[in-house]
Amino acid sequence: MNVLIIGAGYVGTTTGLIFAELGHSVTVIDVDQKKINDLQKGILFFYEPGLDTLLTKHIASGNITFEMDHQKAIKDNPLIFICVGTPQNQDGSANLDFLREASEFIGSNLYEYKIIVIKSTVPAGTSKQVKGWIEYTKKDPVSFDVLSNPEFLREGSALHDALYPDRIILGSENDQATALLQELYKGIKAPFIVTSPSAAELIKYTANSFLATKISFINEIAILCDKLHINVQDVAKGVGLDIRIGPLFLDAGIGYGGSCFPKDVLALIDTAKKNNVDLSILEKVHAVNENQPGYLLKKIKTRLISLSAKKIAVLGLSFKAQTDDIRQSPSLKIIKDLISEGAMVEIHDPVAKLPGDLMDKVFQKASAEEAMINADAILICTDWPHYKKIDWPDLKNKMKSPIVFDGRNMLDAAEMKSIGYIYEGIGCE
Ligand SMILES: NC(=O)C1=CN([C@@H]2O[C@H](COP(=O)(O)OP(=O)(O)OC[C@H]3O[C@@H](n4cnc5c(N)ncnc54)[C@H](O)[C@@H]3O)[C@@H](O)[C@H]2O)C=CC1
Ligand SMILES: O=C(O)[C@H]1O[C@H](OP(=O)(O)OP(=O)(O)OC[C@H]2O[C@@H](n3ccc(=O)[nH]c3=O)[C@H](O)[C@@H]2O)[C@H](O)[C@@H](O)[C@@H]1O
Repeated sequence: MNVLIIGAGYVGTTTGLIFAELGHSVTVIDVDQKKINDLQKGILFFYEPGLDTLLTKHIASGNITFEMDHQKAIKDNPLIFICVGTPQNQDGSANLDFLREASEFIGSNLYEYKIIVIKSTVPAGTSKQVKGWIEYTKKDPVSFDVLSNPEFLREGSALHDALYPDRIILGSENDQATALLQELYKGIKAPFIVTSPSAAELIKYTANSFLATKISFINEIAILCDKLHINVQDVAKGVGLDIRIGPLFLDAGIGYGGSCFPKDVLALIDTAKKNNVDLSILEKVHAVNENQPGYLLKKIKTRLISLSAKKIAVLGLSFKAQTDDIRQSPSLKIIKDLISEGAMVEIHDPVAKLPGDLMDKVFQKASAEEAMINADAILICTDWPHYKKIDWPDLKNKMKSPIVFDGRNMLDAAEMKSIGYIYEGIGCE
């Protein structure tokens, strides 16, 4: 099948490569010339385990090409996936400017029937808006269908998630288009749920918001655990074994970040407000998450009294392990607060890089061990597995004071204490 992907970002590139792996002929376009140039050379602009190998493989197989000729790409492909970004507006609503631009471009180049599939995360009802934008810009009286096919992959395990999804959700009102999409995904074994486009759109936001709710919920329980001297991990394990609850997304820490949970929670709240519905639980989920990095900072200040001129080693910059994505990373919030309290911050991350506004204020070290030398305290912000393997007994003697604040509860508290560290996690002493 010939497929066009609009938007060579995280989702567009991964989706394109998955379709290439399934044997389809994929064209990917983007407005960003540099991204396309790099991708043509097999260079991925983000870190994602396994994706670079697939990129090399399918550039060689000819199953995927990256192009700048957008008009030709629309003309040549009957099936078009829109994967552009839908960032957050200042008021929390989803910004659909890129989506509108892409839709109008499709409309103004529509001369025969096409199926347009929205993969970007968009508020319920957006597929109707896309239909309107295309209808308004098209010059010929040709028909087209707009479907919704939200994406559920996670950064860091994108390849696995896209190849082995828990489900494929398709919002479609046209049986022929549905059959075509079923054929497209034929190689993937997963329940294929067909529903209305609006329901598909709402499923995506509800899923992300529910997962965010689990995290904020366990984070509040963790604060209670601190007061009661109970380990939140024991609580999460006992609770998660109930199959109605499940063990995942119950890791307490410094809060959720990334390019999706924070913006999607706010966008769903916005949709509800516009429909005079009060999503009070979700508002609290957001508020708890906003406070969570501050909770760790409070612990640090209680222990160190003053942060002025103290050297703090921050381990981890990305919003989670296995990615170099620092969008809305709780680590960044904490680093900025540490600096404003007068601390000297040295950081380490195996792949993520400091953003421009922090480059002259923070030192990025090549190894975690280097950042930790002479530190007054260590702060773990991202659960990179490597941090478990640090020679903690050896490093204890190289620090000014052996204090570890574990914002991801990734180290063994008892073991760290037996080595001689003062150790504090989140709900995990
Ligand atoms: N990043 C993730 O893990 C996931 C993201 N999503 C959703 O997928 C969508 C895309 O997310 P990302 O890939 O992370 O965004 P991104 O920002 O990495 O990529 C979007 C790409 O679209 C391009 N673009 C913008 N307007 C365009 C146009 N008119 N024509 C051609 N290209 C255009 C941009 O240059 C950019 O390269 C968002 O709605 C997001 O919420 C869904 C699931 C997972
Ligand atoms: O819409 C999206 O973009 C994606 O958003 C999330 O994926 P992602 O943001 O890549 O990462 P997650 O693994 O979900 O983690 C999100 C944040 O929650 C935090 N988290 C996760 C799990 C947990 O138990 N505790 C916790 O604090 C992570 O550290 C991270 O900061 C969803 O898991 C995907 O299904 C969805 O497709």
